[in-house]
Amino acid sequence: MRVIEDYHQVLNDLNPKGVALGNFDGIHRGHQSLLKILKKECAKRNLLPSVYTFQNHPGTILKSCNRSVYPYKITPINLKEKIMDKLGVDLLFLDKFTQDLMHLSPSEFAKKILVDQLKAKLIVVGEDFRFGYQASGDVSLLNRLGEILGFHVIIAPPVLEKDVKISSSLIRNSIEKGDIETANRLLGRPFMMLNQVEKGFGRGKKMGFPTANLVLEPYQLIPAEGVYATQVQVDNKVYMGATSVGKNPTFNANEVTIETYIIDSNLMLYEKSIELYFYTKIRNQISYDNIDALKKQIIEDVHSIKHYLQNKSPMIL
Ligand SMILES: Cc1cc2nc3c(=O)[nH]c(=O)nc-3n(C[C@H](O)[C@H](O)[C@H](O)COP(=O)(O)O)c2cc1C
Ligand SMILES: Nc1ncnc2c1ncn2[C@@H]1O[C@H](COP(=O)(O)OP(=O)(O)OP(=O)(O)O)[C@@H](O)[C@H]1O
Repeated sequence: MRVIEDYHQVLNDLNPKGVALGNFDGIHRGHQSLLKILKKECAKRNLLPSVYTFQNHPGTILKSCNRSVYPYKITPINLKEKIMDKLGVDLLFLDKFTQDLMHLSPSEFAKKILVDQLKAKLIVVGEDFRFGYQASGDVSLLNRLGEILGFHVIIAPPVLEKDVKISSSLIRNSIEKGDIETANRLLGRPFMMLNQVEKGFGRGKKMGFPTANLVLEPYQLIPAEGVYATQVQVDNKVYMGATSVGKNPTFNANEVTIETYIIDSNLMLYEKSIELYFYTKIRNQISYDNIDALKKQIIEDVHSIKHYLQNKSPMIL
């Protein structure tokens, strides 16, 4: 898959494209179904299956920049690239959402971005897709613009779960509550993180449970504080993990860290990237009076996580 961040990189690319439009945070079952339609229709028409999305969330440019406008990301860019690639997308255009772009009317967006830059012959979107200045364009306008500008529009039917449309915001809420089972059902795969490992304080090692501490991306979504059963992929191998998300209250730390004890193994992971797949939250964080009590609890955690994961076949990307 080719990833581009600047339209100059496609200016000389005359390949006609089929383009899916949207934010695609999480790449959940709704997004996956839309991308499947994109691939199938592109194959029929001999078009390059492509996705147009933004590298920065539109909320970064809009004035009222609060959490609901600028949500934390289920899939930061590096993870989005990996998943899109696995799903068979050929070209991923990570455009910058700027003041200039924000002020394009729907017809200017269709002409300048979709036709002139991307050479789009097919557009695939969901039925509630909006585009152009102040989200003033909808799918019926997109259809009319397609007739004038020479592209076909396909509306992907909504994917529902118990009569509710699957959406990134529903998944974000579940992860923030620690309800990983619901998030995973809506995602169609385990909620995952792909991050580098950094050095912690070395306390885990002293306790006999060394942990891989993640370097978090800005605005990366973090699950509710607690202890989770996870699987870890490093160098194409899969391990069971006991992951702690929280402020390590026993040690009065004040920053949330995500750290994983990779069960029954002893790996050197500093500066490597690991993939962490979340399955279930087993308990809340507890502030212990002494380290022995915490150690005893972690031994129990490892035991129950092994039991929980024993029949889970790895769902690794
Ligand atoms: C499975 C697991 C469960 C944990 N549970 C708690 C907990 O309940 N309370 C707590 O204060 N720290 C908990 N921790 C975090 C430890 O305090 C942390 O791993 C230790 O401080 C090591 O930090 P370091 O990697 O920065 O050295 C847990 C860690 C693991 C691996
Ligand atoms: N459940 C779904 N079924 C089918 N298509 C969907 C579904 N959810 C989103 N889409 C479509 O996928 C594309 C990307 O979706 P986008 O990420 O912009 O919205 P979303 O998933 O509804 O997220 P949010 O909850 O943040 O609004 C859009 O064209 C959108 O209409």
